[in-house]
Amino acid sequence: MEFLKLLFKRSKVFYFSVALLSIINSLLNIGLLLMVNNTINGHRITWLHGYEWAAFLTLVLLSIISSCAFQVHMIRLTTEVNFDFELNILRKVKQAYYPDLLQLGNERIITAVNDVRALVNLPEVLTNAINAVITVVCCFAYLFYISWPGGTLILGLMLLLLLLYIVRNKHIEKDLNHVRTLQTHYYRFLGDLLMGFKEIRIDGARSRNIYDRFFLRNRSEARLLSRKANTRYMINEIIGHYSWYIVIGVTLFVMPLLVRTDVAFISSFLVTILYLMGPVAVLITLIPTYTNVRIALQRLSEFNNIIDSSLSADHTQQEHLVDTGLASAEFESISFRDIVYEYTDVKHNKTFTLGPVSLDIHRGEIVFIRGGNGSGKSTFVNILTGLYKPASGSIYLNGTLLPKEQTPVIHRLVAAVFASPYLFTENYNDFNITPQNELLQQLLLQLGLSDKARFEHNNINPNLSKGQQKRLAIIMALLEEKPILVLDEWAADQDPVYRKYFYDTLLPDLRGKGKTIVAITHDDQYFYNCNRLIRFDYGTIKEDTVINQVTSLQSQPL
Ligand SMILES: Nc1ncnc2c1ncn2[C@@H]1O[C@H](COP(=O)(O)OP(=O)(O)OP(=O)(O)O)[C@@H](O)[C@H]1O
Repeated sequence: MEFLKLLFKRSKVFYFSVALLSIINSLLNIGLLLMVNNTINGHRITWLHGYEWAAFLTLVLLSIISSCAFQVHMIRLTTEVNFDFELNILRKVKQAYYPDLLQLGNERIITAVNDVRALVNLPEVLTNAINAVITVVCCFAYLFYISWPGGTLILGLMLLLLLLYIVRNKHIEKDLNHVRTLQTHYYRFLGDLLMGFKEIRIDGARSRNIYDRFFLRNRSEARLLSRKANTRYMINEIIGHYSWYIVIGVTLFVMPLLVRTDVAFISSFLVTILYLMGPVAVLITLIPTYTNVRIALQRLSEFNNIIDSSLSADHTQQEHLVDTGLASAEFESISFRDIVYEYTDVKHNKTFTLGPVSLDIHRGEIVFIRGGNGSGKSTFVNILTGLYKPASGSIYLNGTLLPKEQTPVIHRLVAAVFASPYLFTENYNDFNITPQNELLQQLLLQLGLSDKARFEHNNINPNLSKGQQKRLAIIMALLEEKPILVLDEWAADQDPVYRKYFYDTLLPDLRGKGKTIVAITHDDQYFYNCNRLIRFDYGTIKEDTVINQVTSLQSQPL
């Protein structure tokens, strides 16, 4: 029903075209039934003056034309709706609040994208269903026209058989829903297999377990359920098929006892029932497809509800900010006051609280952050980069309070290289990656990647070692030309030469050019290079030490 509403929203002529198709097909069906039965019974339709064949041909032609036109209209409409659904999912995912996205999980997003695909069957389902329903309605109208007790008997019998079918179908729907949940888990395991391939390949137990206990169990359950559901469909179909013999038997043997006995009457009923067989079979075979479409729509609506509640929960990462001056002002300082962020692990009843954290970071400073594992460094970096929104506390930009809805301004100030950075396969930033870009060439040279990183056809897809990948990631972050650079254990994968180059040359150079650097690091032998050293412990700042005073800066861009 939701989808019909959606189709109507997209096409104002949708119901009109349904009505037109229905009228033409009704006329065709009634005309055909009258012609066949009157011919069998030796009556002529007097007002057609012997031109029954021409009337029949005209109705058939009109029906073909209207069905084709409706089908074309439906295909256009559903492809547009599919396009909207697909892009809507991607748009929402792109805007989602990072912690909500983590909770949602990749596999649910992939399932949602796949569910959209199930909607391609909709034009076929709708057109066939409309045609079949019209024929069924016309046939029963005709049966009631001949004899209402006879019509009631046949209708009652068929409704009873249909009820049986619907009850069975409900169970199948439940099984199919479960098959889809299994599919979601299957994608999660598949992700583990592909992303953790190396770890799985070198460990026999893990490799055996992921296959035996997860893939095999999951697929076996899916196989059993699919088999059960398909068998039930098949049995339903067979029951449906043989039900016609019951209906024909009742017409032949019960009807004469209860209603009328004349041959013309019984033959009219029989012809109409035979005429009903095709459309009813169509409706029955459409039920699985319809069920799939309905389940897909239901799951899409569930997915939309989850992601919409995330977007509306005041987390929206707005892209089009009202420029209050903060976004365009030159960066001077960012201050955090009593910032608190809390993770709640409902399943294990555990929480981790960061804060309250108060901290000022000024332009041209190199701030090193250190602390034990799990002390809250990365959580703070997620707040600094605007990925997490604090539960309480305030952020000030250049001394001015940053309103909550303006938090995404931070994205315009901060470029980051996370602990496991992702190198994109396309140049989504539209960076100038040609040899004419002097900054890029200079950075590639300084970081030893001139003859390593290849930029081909706008496609950044180098075959690099982990350390080299991180070097390329910092180059990409610098090409963003944002005033603050955040680095999460960047040097951890570098050899001693590049580590030294990073701390002793690159960071001071960047500072000299006005960059502000916030780096999580455990390399205490290079701590002398920072301006401030901050130590996190149990989610709070335990130490904030000035190591070097900030000297005057050149204000040239990087
Ligand atoms: N998504 C999450 N959900 C729940 N708890 C989390 C989540 N991410 C981190 N935590 C918890 O928050 C605490 C701080 O994690 P965080 O990643 O900030 O530590 P860290 O100081 O960066 O540690 P490391 O040096 O190991 O990277 C940890 O106890 C961690 O278990």
